[in-house]
Amino acid sequence: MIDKRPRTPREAAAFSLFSMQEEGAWSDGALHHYLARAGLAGRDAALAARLTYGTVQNELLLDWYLRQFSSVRLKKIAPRVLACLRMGLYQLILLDKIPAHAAVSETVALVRRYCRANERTTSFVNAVLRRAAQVAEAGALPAPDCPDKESYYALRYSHPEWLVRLWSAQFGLKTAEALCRADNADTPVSVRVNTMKTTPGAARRELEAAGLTVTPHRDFPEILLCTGGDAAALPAFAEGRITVQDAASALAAAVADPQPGDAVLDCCAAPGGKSFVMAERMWGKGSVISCDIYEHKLKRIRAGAARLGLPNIRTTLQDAAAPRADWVGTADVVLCDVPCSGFGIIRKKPEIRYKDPAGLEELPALQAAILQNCARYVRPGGTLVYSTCTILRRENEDVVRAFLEHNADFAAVPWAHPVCGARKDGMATLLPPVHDTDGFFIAKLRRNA
Ligand SMILES: C[S@@+](CC[C@H](N)C(=O)[O-])C[C@H]1O[C@@H](n2cnc3c(N)ncnc32)[C@H](O)[C@@H]1O
Repeated sequence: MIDKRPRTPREAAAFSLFSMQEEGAWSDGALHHYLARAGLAGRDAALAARLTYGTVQNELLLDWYLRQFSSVRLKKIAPRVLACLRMGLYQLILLDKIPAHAAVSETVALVRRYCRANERTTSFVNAVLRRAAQVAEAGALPAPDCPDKESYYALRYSHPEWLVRLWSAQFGLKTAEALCRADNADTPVSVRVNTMKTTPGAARRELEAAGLTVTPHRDFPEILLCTGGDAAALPAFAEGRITVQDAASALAAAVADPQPGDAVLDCCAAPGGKSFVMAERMWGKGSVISCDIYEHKLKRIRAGAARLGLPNIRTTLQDAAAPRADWVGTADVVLCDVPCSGFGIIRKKPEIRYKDPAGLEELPALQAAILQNCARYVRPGGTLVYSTCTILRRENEDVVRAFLEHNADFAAVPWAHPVCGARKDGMATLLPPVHDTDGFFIAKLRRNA
C-alpha cells in the first residue's frame, strides 16, 4: 500500500488506482483503506468511490477516448500518469456535476505531486485534458465505429469483447447488454439480517437511524439494500445484527436448507458468508464444518462466527479436491461453493472483468474435481449444493450435468424461491439486471437414500 496519507477524495481515488496497478489490490479493499487513512466520510467518501469505481468500470472506453486526444501512445505513458489521465477524463466526459476546470487542474496537481512527473509530462496531461474538455463542451466527442453490437457494447461498457460475445451467445444480445450496463451501475451495499439477534424491521430502523437509506430486497426480506453510508462501520455490524452479504449468496445457503441438529460441511467456506446463513438457520444446533485451503482465510470465518454469535461453526484447513476417508457418508448437507471466474460479481469488483481469460481455463476441471470428491461426504438421502458467483455455463450447468451423468446415485432436486421462482431441474442462474442480485449459479442435488 502507498504509505502517504491522502487528504482529498481525488487523492484517495488516485492512491486506490495506483495500489491496484502496483500491488494488485482489489478496488474495494484499496478504497476502504485510503478512505480510512484520509478520514473521509459522507459526500467526500462518495466522490472518492465514484471516481475509483467509475475509472475502473470505464477503463477501455476512457482509453479509446484518450487515444483520440493523446499524441503519445498509451503504452508509452507511465502507469500512474495514465491512471490520472483516465480519472480526469472520466470526470470530463462521463460525470456531469464536476466543472471541467476542476477536473483538469486537480488531475494536473495529482500528476505533479504523485507521479514523479517533469514539466513536460504535466504540460502533456494538461493539454490532453483541456482538448478533451473543449471537444466535450462543444458536444463534438467522436463516436466509436464498431463492426457489430457485441464489439460496441464491449467498448461502451468496457468489458472484454470475448466475454460480451460469450454472454450474447448464452443469454442473447439484449441480456448481454443489460448485464454489461448493470456491471457499471451504482450498486447498493447488501446486508443480511442475523435473525438470531434481531428482525429485518428492527435492523432497518437501526440503519435508517444511522442515516442510511435502506430498501428491503423485493423477494428476500432479510436482505437490506443500503446506500448513503458505510453499514459495516456501524454497531449493528460490530455487534453481529447484520453482515454484508448479497441475496444470491444467502439464497445458495438457504437452498441447502440445513435443519437444526444437522451435520453440515461447507467445503470452500471462506470468508464464511454461507456457513453463517446455514448456522443461523440451524439455531446453533448441530455442526457446520467450514473448510478452506488457506489458513489465513479460516481466521476470517472464526471472526465472523464470533461476531454473529454462532457457536456451532468449526473451521478446518482442507483441500476440497483431496479425499478425507473419515468424512465419507457423514454429512446431511454438503455445500460446494467452488472457486470460479467471479463474472457474476463484476458490479461489486469491477476489475474482475479484466482478468486474463487464459487463467480461467483450468477452473471447470477443478470445480468438477471438488464436486466429485465432496459428493462422497454426503450421507444417503443427504443434500449436495453446488454454487458459483459466475454466470458462465461452462463453470455451472456443464459441471453439474457432467457430474449427474457419471453419478447415478445423485439426482437434481426441484426447489423454489421468490427470487427466481420454481426450479424444476434444481438449477438457477441469477442475473443482476433480472433478479436484483449478484450473478450466481445454484444447483441442488440429493443422494439416493
Ligand atoms: C467462492 S469463495 C467461497 C465463498 C464462501 N463460500 C462464502 O460464502 O463466503 C471460494 C473459496 O474457495 C477457496 N478454495 C479455493 N480452492 C480450494 C480448494 N481446493 N479447497 C478448498 N477451498 C478452496 C478459496 O480460498 C475461497 O475462499
